[in-house]
Amino acid sequence: MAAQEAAVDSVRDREILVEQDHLDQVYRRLEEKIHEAEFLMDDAAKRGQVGTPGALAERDAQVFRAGIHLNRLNSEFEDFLFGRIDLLRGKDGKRGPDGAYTSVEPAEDAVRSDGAGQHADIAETLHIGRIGVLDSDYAPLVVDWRAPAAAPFYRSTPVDPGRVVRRRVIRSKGRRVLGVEDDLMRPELTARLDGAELAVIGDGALMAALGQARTHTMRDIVSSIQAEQDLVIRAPAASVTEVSGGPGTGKTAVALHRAAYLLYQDRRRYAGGILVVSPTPLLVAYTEGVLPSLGEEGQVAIRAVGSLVDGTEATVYDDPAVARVKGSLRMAKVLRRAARGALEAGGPPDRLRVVAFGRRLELEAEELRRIRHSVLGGTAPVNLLRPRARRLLLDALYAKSGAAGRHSDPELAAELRSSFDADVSSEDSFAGFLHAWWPELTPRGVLAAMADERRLGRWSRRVLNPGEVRRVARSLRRDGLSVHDVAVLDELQAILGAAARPKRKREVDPLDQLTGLEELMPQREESPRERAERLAAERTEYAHVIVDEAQDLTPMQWRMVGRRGRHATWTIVGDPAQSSWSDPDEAAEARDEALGSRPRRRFELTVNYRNPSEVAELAAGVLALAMPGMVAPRAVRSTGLRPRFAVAGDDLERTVRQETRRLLDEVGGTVGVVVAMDRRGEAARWLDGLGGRAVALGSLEAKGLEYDATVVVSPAEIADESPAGLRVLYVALTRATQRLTVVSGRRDEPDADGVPDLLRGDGVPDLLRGDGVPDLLRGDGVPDLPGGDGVPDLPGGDGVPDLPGADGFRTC
Ligand SMILES: Nc1ncnc2c1ncn2[C@@H]1O[C@H](COP(=O)(O)OP(=O)(O)OP(=O)(O)O)[C@@H](O)[C@H]1O
Repeated sequence: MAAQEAAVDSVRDREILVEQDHLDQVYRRLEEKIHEAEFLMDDAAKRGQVGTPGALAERDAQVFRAGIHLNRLNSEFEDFLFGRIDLLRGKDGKRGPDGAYTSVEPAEDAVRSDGAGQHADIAETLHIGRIGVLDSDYAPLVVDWRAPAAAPFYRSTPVDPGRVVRRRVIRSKGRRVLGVEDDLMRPELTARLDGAELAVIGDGALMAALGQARTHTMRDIVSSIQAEQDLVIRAPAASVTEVSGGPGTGKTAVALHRAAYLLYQDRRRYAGGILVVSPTPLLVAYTEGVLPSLGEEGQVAIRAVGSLVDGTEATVYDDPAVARVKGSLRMAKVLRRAARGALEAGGPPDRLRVVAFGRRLELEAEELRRIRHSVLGGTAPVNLLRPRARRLLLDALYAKSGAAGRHSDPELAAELRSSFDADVSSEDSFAGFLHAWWPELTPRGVLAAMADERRLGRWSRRVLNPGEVRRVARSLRRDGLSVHDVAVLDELQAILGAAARPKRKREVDPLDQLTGLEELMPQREESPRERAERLAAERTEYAHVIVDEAQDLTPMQWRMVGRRGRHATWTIVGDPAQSSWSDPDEAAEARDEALGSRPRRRFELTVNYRNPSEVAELAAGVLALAMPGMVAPRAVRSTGLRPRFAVAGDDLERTVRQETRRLLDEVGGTVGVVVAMDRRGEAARWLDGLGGRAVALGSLEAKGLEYDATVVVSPAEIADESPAGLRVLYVALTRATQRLTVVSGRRDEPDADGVPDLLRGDGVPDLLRGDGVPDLLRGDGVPDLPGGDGVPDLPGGDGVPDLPGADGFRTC
């Protein structure tokens, strides 16, 4: 046995050496290229001294290209080279520009059969890495993972191997190869490479990747992208690519890799920027390292939905009943009225008096009201109507002046009129009146005006009921914006129209002006990150919009995101089973409006890479309650560790602390403690002194995140928190990559084994995905929650009963 192991080890060592040789060769070539780039920069600097416009233009373009090149080469890629495929000869023998065979299928005579079985020779070996590197003869030393030639690395399966015989994942750190893991795609074949039989090491890279301890940042999955995921990542940039899939199926990972792929495919087209909309700042922080690790930074902005409007960073959540109003389309109607009504919120003057052509002229309240009414008749933005209001005021005053009929000659009449206008406009009393009567409105100003309950009641007549008015007005009186307020602000911005803002000046190098390249050239001292931040701040629209956790966008948020992608292509990933929004039909309507009639391409991901089957099974029981008939994704691995149940009795803090400590001892990475939103603050204190590996978070903040182990505290509290509470509980239960502990509080009614009522799961469904699953992302037919959550489904309008006291979360 020992001899056998030693033999395996020596084969492994030999194979590691083979890859080490290749990596050394790649680094030698990279060093040459870095020298080349540095030489180019140096040379370009010298050209700058020549001073003719032509030489300057050439200098600038050269510095630009060489700078980008150097930046990429100098980036510290932890595992720069990560894959290899050994392939049979291609069908038609044709090779592409990178020297690789282009055919996906093997040549007919690539495999020989005899009495001893099937045999073949490896005709081509390709190494796959984060960027492509050619040797000095332009042969590929490394193929960029996004290049067509790299696709078989991800697509090949034993069922449909194409030309791939062996697929190898190479693990390296810096310049050292640490290990290799192989998958055989044609196990029936005896293949030879340079006369020797092809070695096979390890039992697959995917399981190794999934078993690794988690940190507080997401890793890229570039070395183990699975075939169904690869199809999404490389899908042609159709107008709208929709991806649905349950928890842990890799939707977020796939969306980020797709951003990198699109940039690689068509950098010019996506120079307009890619926006990734994420539900929470925690998920932004968790995912923002992925694109830089793929060599992409400058063009992609990842923003939380509460930070989409410049200058806002909202993290506060409204009470569910308030959020439900602020997120719904009814709000758009209220805001249109509020924007117009706010013109009068400051108590505008009810009389205009001026002196013109030596006469006192006056407009009374009724005349002013009529003018305002006629100006507001259209749908144009309120701030942009001010010049029209001014003109109508002057018209009315002119009519009163008696000067109108003085000249029959049109030229003289026009002259008289313009001198009248100049006369009136130069009067301080007129300018002061206009300022008070038609003030320049800001979104925040209108929002502040809506905090007055009586006013809001007027503006929302027949749209919101009195209880809704009271709660929304009250929510607007606190300090700071809520996540839902941000979409409201954005809507107001669109209704009001941009107030004239001084343009931000950028310092321009006089040489750039000379060459006309100032738009092309980054500021020399600007880092890629600074550039990305500057572009994101300046940009209002994007070339591609990626929406993560799309099921959670409210109708108002869809309108906000839609404004940023009016001419964009889209990638939308989500799972209605995890939706915390209570009215999926209304959200679907708003989404359709944002996307317009663009053609759509739909994909579904079916395998859960995050949760072990023991955790997935427990969560599936809650899914059955939340959305009967919905099938959970198939978990790809099992740990043999069933979830643990602990009963807290009266001392929740002590039990949670104890269980967290236990999990910290059991896993090497992170532990997430998920509580009802109401308990966020106290839960953070419970973990004092346990170190940075353990974090507490509210149920809504758990979206998209994952931990080695999780403690889910009081399922009943989480489920009772909002109309979508069971779906939120489903999210909480699907965050663990290894171990899950459920702590029951008083409301959970645990049985003798400590299993809370909600998780006893009589209806645990079949974990395997069946056919006929409805299109998840469309959200069609998503059933409403079963009753019993105490929050009735309210239509808008007068006479609608008030909501029962929602003892849901308030965090402000
Ligand atoms: N092909 C893969 N190779 C290795 N790890 C993978 C692969 N696909 C997904 N994973 C891992 O599975 C986990 C879940 O991925 P991700 O967060 O993208 O899923 P999700 O579908 O967005 O989940 P949720 O809906 O719960 O937010 C992550 O740790 C991710 O790195």
